Formats: sequence, structure tokens, C-alpha cells
Amino acid sequence: MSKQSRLLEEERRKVNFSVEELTNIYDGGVEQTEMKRKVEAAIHNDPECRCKDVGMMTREERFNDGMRRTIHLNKVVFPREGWNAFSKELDYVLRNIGKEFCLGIHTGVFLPCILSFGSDEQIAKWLPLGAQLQIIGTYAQTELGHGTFLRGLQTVATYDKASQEFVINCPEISAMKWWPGDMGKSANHALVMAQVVIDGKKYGMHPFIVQIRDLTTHMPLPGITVGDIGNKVGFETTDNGFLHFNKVRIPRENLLCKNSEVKPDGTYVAKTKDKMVYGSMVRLRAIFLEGEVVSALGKACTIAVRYSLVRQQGELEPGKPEVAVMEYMTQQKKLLPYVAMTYATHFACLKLKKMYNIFEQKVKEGDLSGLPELHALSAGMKASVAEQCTDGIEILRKSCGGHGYSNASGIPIIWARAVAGCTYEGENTVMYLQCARYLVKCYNQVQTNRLHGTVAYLNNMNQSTCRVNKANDFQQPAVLVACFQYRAREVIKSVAMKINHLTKNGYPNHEAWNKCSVELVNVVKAHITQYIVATFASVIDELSCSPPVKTVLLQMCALYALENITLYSGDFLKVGYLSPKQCDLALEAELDLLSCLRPNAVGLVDAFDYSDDLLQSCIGAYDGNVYERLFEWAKKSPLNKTEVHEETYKYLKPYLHAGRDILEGKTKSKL
Ligand SMILES: CCCCCCCC/C=C\CCCCCCCCCCC/C=C/C(=O)SCCNC(=O)CCNC(=O)[C@H](O)C(C)(C)COP(=O)(O)OP(=O)(O)OC[C@H]1O[C@@H](n2cnc3c(N)ncnc32)[C@H](O)[C@@H]1OP(=O)(O)O
Ligand SMILES: Cc1cc2nc3c(=O)[nH]c(=O)nc-3n(C[C@H](O)[C@H](O)[C@H](O)COP(=O)(O)OP(=O)(O)OC[C@H]3O[C@@H](n4cnc5c(N)ncnc54)[C@H](O)[C@@H]3O)c2cc1C
Repeated sequence: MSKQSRLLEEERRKVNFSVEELTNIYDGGVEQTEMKRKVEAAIHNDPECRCKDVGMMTREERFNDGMRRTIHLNKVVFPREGWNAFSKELDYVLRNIGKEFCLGIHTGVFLPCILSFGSDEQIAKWLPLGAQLQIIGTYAQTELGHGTFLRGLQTVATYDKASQEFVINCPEISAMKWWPGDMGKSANHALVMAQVVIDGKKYGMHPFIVQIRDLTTHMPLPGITVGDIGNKVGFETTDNGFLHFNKVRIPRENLLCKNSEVKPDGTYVAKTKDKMVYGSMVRLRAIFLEGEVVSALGKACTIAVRYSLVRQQGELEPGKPEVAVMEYMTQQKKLLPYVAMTYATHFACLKLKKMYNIFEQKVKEGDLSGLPELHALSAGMKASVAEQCTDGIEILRKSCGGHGYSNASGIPIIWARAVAGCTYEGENTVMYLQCARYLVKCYNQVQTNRLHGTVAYLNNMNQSTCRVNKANDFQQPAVLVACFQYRAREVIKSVAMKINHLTKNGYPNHEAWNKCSVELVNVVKAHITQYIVATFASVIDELSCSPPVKTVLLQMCALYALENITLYSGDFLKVGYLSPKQCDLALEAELDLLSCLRPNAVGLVDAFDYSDDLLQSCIGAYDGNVYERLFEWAKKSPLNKTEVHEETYKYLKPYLHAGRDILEGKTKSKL
């Protein structure tokens, strides 16, 4: 056993709570952990499914291998295990195949869109085909010229009464669809968002099913130009694509018509709120965060914490043996708040998912009243959690020093995929501002109406100050929740008053809004952090678990909150809730917590339960055997295939020979 493995074993002996119990809580119950492990075993024990070491693969190799694994999963594993695209196991399938799969947009977006936009008849036609990969679809909304401002989309679907067809057309290059996943090379159908035009009148963006490739040859159909958009920061196994329509005709029936319909004679019939056409985005914002972003942070934490416990460098006490870098307070401050963030954002995301599921149920009963709150919360959470987690992953990467910069650590690859979450499903700033719009409206209503749900805390607008007078008081969840609620409502109040002041002084609404938008983004950060802290505190409060697990979760909650108090102390001071002395106490409480949590560090990340296969990290594997893994990995570099690289002979040979001749005294150096 290596010295590093021994160190990690010793660390595990220090952990004072049951890691398995914490894993069960994190997963949402013992049964969930069991299901997760069953799926994990089915995938792990199948050599065709196992993750390959992707750190040295090209994009094409990763794409090809991703497609091979996806098809193996669909053809062999799903039937063998009795799973399908809608099974309750799908989340765990996703978790356990790592991120190296294809057809994610087909499965995760195209198929659910058919369900939410299609009539019963359309669902019966398209869904079985899609679920069995007999058609492969993409979600084609974003264009070269517009992604955010959907009312500005330029692809048009003009209704032709005579033939009862829609003519899909891109009037200029900027109207070309750009970015949709699985579209570049895989899809033969697309769910296309296009502006409906009937008799010259525009009816806004609507979803259509359009066949884009021939089902025999896979060649683009007439009028279609389609391909891959090229290499990106991450998402190597996804063929994000471009798609241009030149007057492509599709039958009237291909308008997915659950929400609105065009009759044969061209009569337009709206059946529900027009914003339901944005429903697929709300769904994805509400459900993808945990699996795509929080889990990425959890993996990066696992790697960085394990590595920091075995990486020994420098003396803490002069003349004494070198210590693990985790012993440095600065290192604890770099790592442990992100472990806490993983727990905090994980529980908040689970709650958001539940809220979405309840909403979906209510929609079936015709009740859409929850949409504004859900839209605001999912937009705010998507922006804030994606930003916090991906910033965190970068800090964790740097905390691993030189090895963090190598793909061998796994962290660069984890970050490259997760950071896309700040852009897709609504660019983050734009999403912050959508949530801000709702919060300002709520603030303006609170003068006359009582608020409910996630904004109920705005009902109490009384002035007060925090009572804390010693660092230890900051460990209490109720104290922390009160801090965040106070800060959030005061910053909302302040910016809402500024907007009202500007409009009273003659600024049009849109100008007042733009002038305040920097503060509005901060308002949403305050509101969402409040939501995360309050959710975490209430989850812990409702838990029945062993005292050591409860203690460590309370410490995680306090650490997440205190890190945010120290980061945003300006806000807490400005709104007058904390004094400078109390800000010092908050920092003291945070530093005390770091020391308290230090012996439990490895247990806290082991509880996330990421297998070595999923981490793909030489420095973060369970056994801590860092150096041997790094050396084995480096040997596999494509540049090491031959002892002397071909390019050396091609370009460097004359210089080498000149050097040899000089050193052997055959010629003289000319300088
Ligand atoms: C079968 C085989 C199996 C094989 C196995 C395979 C294995 C794979 C398995 C599973 C796969 C699952 C994997 C999933 C992996 C996922 C990875 C992630 C992939 C990422 C994919 C990305 C996709 C995309 O990005 S799609 C494009 C997203 N685009 C956007 O989000 C655009 C953003 N823009 C907007 O949303 C809007 O335009 C806007 C909100 C910015 C502005 O809209 P506008 O109409 O102008 O509205 P506005 O004037 O501002 O407001 C008017 C009122 O409307 C309200 N409102 C706005 N939006 C909404 C909404 N969505 N809902 C409700 N209400 C809304 C707004 O608040 C205003 O209200 P008010 O009352 O008037 O104030
Ligand atoms: C990995 C990945 C996968 C994707 N998959 C898909 C897919 O499957 N299907 C699909 O249709 N699309 C997909 N997209 C596209 C994605 O949804 C858009 O890129 C995203 O919505 C952002 O839009 P944009 O590119 O137009 O950004 P822009 O809006 O051009 O953003 C540029 C800048 O302008 C700012 N800005 C824009 N509008 C405002 C405003 N109103 N107020 C303040 N600031 C503003 C933004 O904050 C940003 O700083 C994907 C993108 C990525 C990166």
C-alpha cells in the first residue's frame, strides 16, 4: 500500500459519523441509495458501458465512443434491466454512465417536449417512435442571431391554406438554427420553434416537428442544410448543430397543438396561456441543475479534498515533518465551504424539482396559477446555482496546484461541461433579471396583499438588527436564516424604491429597469441564497437521524451561510442588520467551523458516493494512490506512443546533430 493510501485510510478512521447514513440522506432515503447502487452495478459490471479514460481522447473519439455506449445502453442494458427513457431509474442511469453519452437532447428534451406540447394523437404518433430511437430528435430553438430574446426568433412557419401546409423558412443567415444538441450529425427530426404567420399576421413562437434527414440514407432532405458547429469548451459527445431551412413544407398536423392550433381554414385557436410555449425551458431549469451542475461540484470536491489529504508539502511547524496541504487554514477555506455548498444546493435543487412535479400535476388539472412563482424560482436558481457551483469548481481546481491543471485530475473536464450551465437554458444574467422582475412585483404588492410560498418572508418588513454577540451564536440555523431573509428583503426594497423613484422622476419603466439592473442581479443572488439556506435548515430540522449526522449537517448549513455572510458582508452592513463587530464574529465562527470539520472532511465527500469510474481522476480516487496513477496516466499520452516522436526527426534533427557535432568537437559554436 502506498504512503498516500495509508494517509487516506487514517483520515477515514477519524470520521465521527456514519458515512452510509449520510449517503442515504443525500440520496433521499435508503431505497434510493439501493436503487442507485443497483443501477451502478448493472452499468459498472458491463465492460461495454464503463467510462473510458477520456482525458487524452480527441473530440471525435469521445463522440464515437459516446454513441457506442449510448446504443449499447439502449439495445442491451435497457431491455436486460427492464428500463426505458421514462423509468424511475433514468436519473441513476445518467449519474452512472458519467457524461460520456450521446442523444441526451433527444432523450432529455425532445421526448418530454412531445409530451408537453403534443395532443394525445400526436403523442401516440411520435413518442413511441422516439422512445425506441426509430426517430431521433433535437430541440431547435436558438438561432445564429437570437438565443435569449425569443420574440426576435426569425425562422418563420407561414401557413399555406391551399395545401394545408406550413412553409418553414429562414429569411436570412441569422435565422439559421444554431446550437441544438444531437442535431449536427445524429437527428433525423427536429422540434423546431418558429414564428407562425397566417395571412400576414404573426402569432409568435410555436413548436413544429420537422423531418430533416432521410430515414434510409440519413442525407439532409431537400431545402435543409445541416451539420455540426465544431469544437466547444466541453460537451464533446454532443453534436450541437446548425440547421437552415429553405422553404421546407410540412403538413399542418406537425404543429404540436396541445397549447394552440391552426385550423385547416387558417383560424388560429389559443388553448392556454401563451407562456406555456416556454414550458420546456422551465422544466429543464428546474430539473437539470442537480445532475449537471451540483453533481459536478460534488465530484470536484471529492477529488480536491482527497488529494489535499494526501498531498504533503511544506512544514507547518519549522523543522517538523511535512504536512498534508489540508492542514493549512487557507486550504480548508478553499475546500470546505464548497463541500457545504454541494450539500446546500443539492437539497435546494431537490425541493425545486418537487415543486416542478407538483406544478406539472396541477397543469394536468388545468391549474396554471403556480407558473409565475415557478418560473421566477427556477430562473433564479438556475443562474445562481450554476454560477456558484462552477466558480467553486474553478477554485477547487486551483486548490490542487499543478495537478489540478492536468486532465489527469478530472477537474478541467468536469468544469468544462458544468460551466455551460451558465449559458444554456437561458443566459445567467437574463435569468437573474427574470427572477428580479417577479421579486420587484411581489415587493410592490406586499403593501396591499399578503404574499405566500417562496416570497412569504417579504411580508415582514419590520426594521431590526441581529442579536448575536458571540461567534458561537452564528451556528444556529434560525439566526442564519433571519440574517439572509433580512438582507434579501432590504436589498429588494432598496432597488424597488430606486425604480419607483426613477419612474416618478420621468424615466420610462424600461430605462429605470436598465439603470437598476446591476443591483437587481444582486437582489436575486440574495433571494436565492436565502432560499438555499432556509431550505437546508428546514430539511435538517425535519430529519430523524443519528446525532453525529445531524451535527455535521448543521455544520454544513452554517458553513454555507457563514461563507456567504463573509463574501457579502457589505450587504449585511449596508442594510444595517449586522454590525462590523458581528461581521468579525461571523468570520470567527466560520474559521472555527473549518477546524471542527477538518477531521470529517473525507467522510463528507465519501458520502457523495462517486465511484472512481465516475470521477475519472488520478488524484481523487478512493484509495488515494495519487502518484502511481499519475505516472501510469502520463505513460498513456499519445505523444509517448513512440520513444522518439516523428516530429522530432522532421523538425529538430538538424539542430540536434549540430549540437552533437559541437559537443564532440567536430565543429565550433558560431555565437
Ligand atoms: C431512448 C434511448 C436512451 C438512450 C440513453 C441515453 C442516455 C441519455 C439519457 C437521458 C438524457 C437526459 C440528459 C439531459 C442532459 C441535459 C444536459 C443539458 C443540455 C442543455 C440543453 C440546452 C438546451 C437549451 O439551451 S434550449 C434553449 C434555451 N433558451 C432559453 O432559455 C431562452 C431564454 N429566453 C427566454 O426564456 C425568454 O425569451 C425571456 C424570458 C428571456 C424573455 O421572454 P419574453 O417573451 O420577451 O418575456 P418578457 O417580456 O421578459 O416577460 C413577459 C412575461 O412573461 C413571463 N415569462 C417569461 N418567461 C416565462 C416562462 N418561461 N414561464 C412563465 N412566464 C414567463 C415574464 O416573467 C413576464 O411576466 P410578467 O407577469 O409580464 O412580468
Ligand atoms: C452547451 C450548449 C448547449 C445548447 N443546447 C441548445 C439546444 O439544445 N437547443 C437550443 O435551442 N439552444 C441550445 N443552446 C443555446 C443556448 O440556449 C443559448 O446560447 C442561450 O440561451 C444564450 O443565448 P445567446 O447565445 O443568444 O446569448 P446572448 O443573449 O447573445 O448573450 C450575450 C450577452 O448579452 C447579455 N444579454 C442578452 N440579453 C440581455 C438582456 N435582456 N438583459 C441583459 N443582458 C442581456 C447576456 O447576459 C450575455 O452577457 C445551447 C448552448 C450551449 C452553450
